[in-house]
Amino acid sequence: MSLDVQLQPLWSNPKLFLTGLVVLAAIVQTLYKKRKRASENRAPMVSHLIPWVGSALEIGRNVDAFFDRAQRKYGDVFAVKAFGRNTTCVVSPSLISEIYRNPQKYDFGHYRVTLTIGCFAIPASLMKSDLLSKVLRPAQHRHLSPTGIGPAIESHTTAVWDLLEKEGSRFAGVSTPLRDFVLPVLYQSSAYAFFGRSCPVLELYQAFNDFDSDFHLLLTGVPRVFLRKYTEGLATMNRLFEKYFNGPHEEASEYVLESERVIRDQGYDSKAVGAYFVCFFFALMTNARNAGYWMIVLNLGREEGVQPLVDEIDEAVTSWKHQNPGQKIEDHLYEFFSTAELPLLTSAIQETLRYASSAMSIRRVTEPVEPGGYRFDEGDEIACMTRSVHMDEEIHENALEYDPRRYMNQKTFSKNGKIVTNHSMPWGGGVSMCTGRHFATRALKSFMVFLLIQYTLEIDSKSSERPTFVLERVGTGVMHPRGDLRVILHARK
Ligand code: HEM
Repeated sequence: MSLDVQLQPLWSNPKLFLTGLVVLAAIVQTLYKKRKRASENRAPMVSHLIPWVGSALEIGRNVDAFFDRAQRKYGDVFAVKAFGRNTTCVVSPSLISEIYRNPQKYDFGHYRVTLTIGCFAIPASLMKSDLLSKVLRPAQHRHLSPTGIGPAIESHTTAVWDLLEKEGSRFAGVSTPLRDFVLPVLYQSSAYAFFGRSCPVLELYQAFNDFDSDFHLLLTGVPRVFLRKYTEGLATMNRLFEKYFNGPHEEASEYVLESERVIRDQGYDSKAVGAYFVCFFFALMTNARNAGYWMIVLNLGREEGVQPLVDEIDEAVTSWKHQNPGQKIEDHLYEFFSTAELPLLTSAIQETLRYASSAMSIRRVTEPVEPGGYRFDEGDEIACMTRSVHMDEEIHENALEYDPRRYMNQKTFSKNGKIVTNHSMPWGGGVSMCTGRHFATRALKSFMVFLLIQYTLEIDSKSSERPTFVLERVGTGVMHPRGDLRVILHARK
């Protein structure tokens, strides 16, 4: 082909012109189809009036009502805009279960690494290494499993009893904000259980609270420069944990000592070990202590108060004393607590977690999928909203009501005539399910048992103050309380 021909305009050659037109039309059609496909079949966005703010204000006003309305209007999959961020939410138990069961298609590993590196100061090389996935995580699962958790629970048990005795006598007889009494006891006993008595719990307390109070803002994408409490809290916790690992700490749990050895063997120093455990410390503390707090508030708020729980525990004590004549419970705390039959308390713990938790499991799609008939492409994010299942009236009758006997009276739950096995998911699920759940349930149990053995507890009738959920933290675990409840404790004879 000569250079002359190439330079002639296309329309001077009708055949070439027609071919060009056909090719162009094909390209335009392909692009159009691609674009149409991209917007077609996507999960619907919940309508909102203010562009960037989206549904944030409505969620803040009443999160449960918002998700209930959205599910009725849009179905089991919908996108929500809040403060410029779009989150695609899945709210049905069957779809959530499908997502949890398919970690290859719905990946969590990527999010775990990004989140941990983004929020804590763990070296990226450690977070991305095989050491984490092949050694440290399996060790965590082993030590926190029902068979591995015994030693940590045993030290927790003793610490709870001692702290309740000490703190309770400080507050006995006077009107006390429940938070001042409950949160430090649950916090300190959990810290001692894993890190031993040389853990600088009191110095860490404020730093942890500061970090914790900003954490949800960090997750919503607020830049660190605006989160002074988070930044300073993290820096203090890192410094204190580095010092702790530089000093004597032989009485730490086997889980902590083994993980420390493994990390150091790879050449990491106390700073890196400390940063690794700041992350664990956060998981250990952020949910369980608030669950203990709500457990008391929600039971005291009922007409019968905590009396049914007291009766059940007293009966267990009487039965134990009958079987162990001349022995004192104080000398056999762990043995008593691990053998006592307490079905009401067990149900009340589960109900507290159903009622007061709002866990959101994030997954990243790795290949095109269509959960609920909607299209998701590689890289899309999905959030499994477990609270919507907890608050589903069809699954949980009178879902908005706290009923401590719910799981005692009802063993199976269903929807549309089908049994729902994942009716309660306070621990999330699948590959990211809370590793600390066995410790947490036992710790809550021993706390309530020993509290109600040692004290009577009543609401201060002179105070009308009542706590509410901090709704801005929705999706981050057990709700934090705003406001408080004043109580009066008396030592039991
Ligand atoms: C009532 C108390 C607790 C609740 C409701 C709770 C809930 C959760 C939830 C919802 C997740 C994320 C699940 C997901 O993304 O699907 C999680 C993760 C985790 N929790 Fe808990 N948790 C509690 C107590 C604890 C305690 C006491 C510990 C430590 C002993 C702990 C250790 C962890 C760890 C290490 C993870 C990360 C798991 C992973 O990355 O795979 N949690 N927890």
